[in-house]
Amino acid sequence: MSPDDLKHLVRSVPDFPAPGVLFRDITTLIAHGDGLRAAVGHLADRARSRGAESIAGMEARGFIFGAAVAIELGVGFVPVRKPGKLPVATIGIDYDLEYGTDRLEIDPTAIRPGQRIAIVDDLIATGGTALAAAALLRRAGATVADALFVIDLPDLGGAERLRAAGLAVDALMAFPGH
Ligand SMILES: O=P(O)(O)OC[C@H]1O[C@H](OP(=O)(O)OP(=O)(O)O)[C@H](O)[C@@H]1O
Ligand SMILES: Nc1ncnc2[nH]cnc12
Repeated sequence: MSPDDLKHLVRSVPDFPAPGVLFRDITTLIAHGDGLRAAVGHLADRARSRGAESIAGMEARGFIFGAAVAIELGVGFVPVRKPGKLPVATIGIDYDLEYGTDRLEIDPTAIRPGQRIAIVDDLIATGGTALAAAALLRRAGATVADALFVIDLPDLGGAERLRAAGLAVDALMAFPGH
């Protein structure tokens, strides 16, 4: 399936999780076997061409695509977790969301110094999550040059913010006007 076909598998839900937010829901895409496989395949092609040596994915929706891409490439996966989930000493960072604030944590020992890690997530909106993840991974010694998404909401400016932070950004589809 082409990225254009995949776009039809994304469900749009108004006023979730807060009034005024148009939620782009991947539940319908990942329930579709061919759709899920195609989305992972397109992301993996792009990660491979960027020379990714490891994949980092953000809890929770980033785990679905990130881990699948890592398996496809035969590389490891770094879980970027919500707070209090990892059983070891972590490094963490607070960040703003389209609809609130949150915190991310990683186990810095999951990363080799200089390792080229690509970030994979389902969606980029303001870019706060991906910027926070990139900052954390870089603090742990990774080289973070690439961020790959299924969905870009360009009007929220996240991809531009990431590019300004030195990341190459790619997404399978965009919803202008979000
Ligand atoms: O570009 P941003 O404005 O930072 O928004 C994008 C992030 O928001 C969503 O995750 P959310 O924090 O809702 O968590 P979830 O995956 O657990 O649903 C989405 O999966 C991205 O990680
Ligand atoms: N509009 C949106 N739809 C789905 N996930 C999101 N994460 C942040 N903004 C979102």
